[in-house]
Amino acid sequence: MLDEKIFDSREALLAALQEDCVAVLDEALKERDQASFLVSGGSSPAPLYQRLSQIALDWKRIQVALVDERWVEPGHAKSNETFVQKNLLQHAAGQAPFLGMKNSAETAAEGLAACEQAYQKLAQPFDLTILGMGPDGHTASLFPNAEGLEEALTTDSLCSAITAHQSEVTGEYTERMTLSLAGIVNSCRLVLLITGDEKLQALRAAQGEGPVGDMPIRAVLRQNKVPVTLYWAP
Ligand SMILES: O=C1O[C@H](COP(=O)(O)O)[C@@H](O)[C@H](O)[C@H]1O
Repeated sequence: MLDEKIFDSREALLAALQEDCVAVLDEALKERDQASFLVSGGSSPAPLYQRLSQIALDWKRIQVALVDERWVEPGHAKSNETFVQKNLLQHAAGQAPFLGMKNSAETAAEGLAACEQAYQKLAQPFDLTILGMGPDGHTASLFPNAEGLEEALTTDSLCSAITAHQSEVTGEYTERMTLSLAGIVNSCRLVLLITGDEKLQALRAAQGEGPVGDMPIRAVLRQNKVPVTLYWAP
């Protein structure tokens, strides 16, 4: 179930996606006291978050929470929490209550129970979830053939601990916390935000046949519980 919104430019994509996010969150606030907005890290969503941060929504009633996190302290250069604080939780959106994933536990596996308990308290189903995708077909922190992937794809819990294989190129952090597949599809709306030809080609490959373990985005594309909207620009 993939509805595709293809744009000529990133500017056009951002304008449309900003408008759609505002409409979804506004509508959610009309229906209940608290809305929930689940956000990914990475680099792609920074301009979207910067734009949204300036919009006069009733942010005090919008719970912002992470889709995934590296098991690093807030303030670390690779922390998604810090990325969201710097790009989204500023200006008008600075009033939004925020829930991160990193806690004081030594490892993501040890921190899982506390993270799950905190996420269960968010307004559910989540009103809007922004997903990204890497060229390897990972989404959230569901990395190809990662330790913990099978559990993350099959558990009923919202969160899962993952050990991604360390990238020799980037020296990426291996310990991560992520929404599980059940957590991702526990959303009213799923947005998949990707840019560039390399990622579009990866998405087309993911839409073909093949194991979910090789390209975990397939688990999101193949489920039929929640519609997914692709926003893509070169
Ligand atoms: O590692 C991550 O990567 C994905 C994709 O990031 P991008 O910079 O290529 O858009 C992101 O969605 C995820 O939250 C992040 O932890």
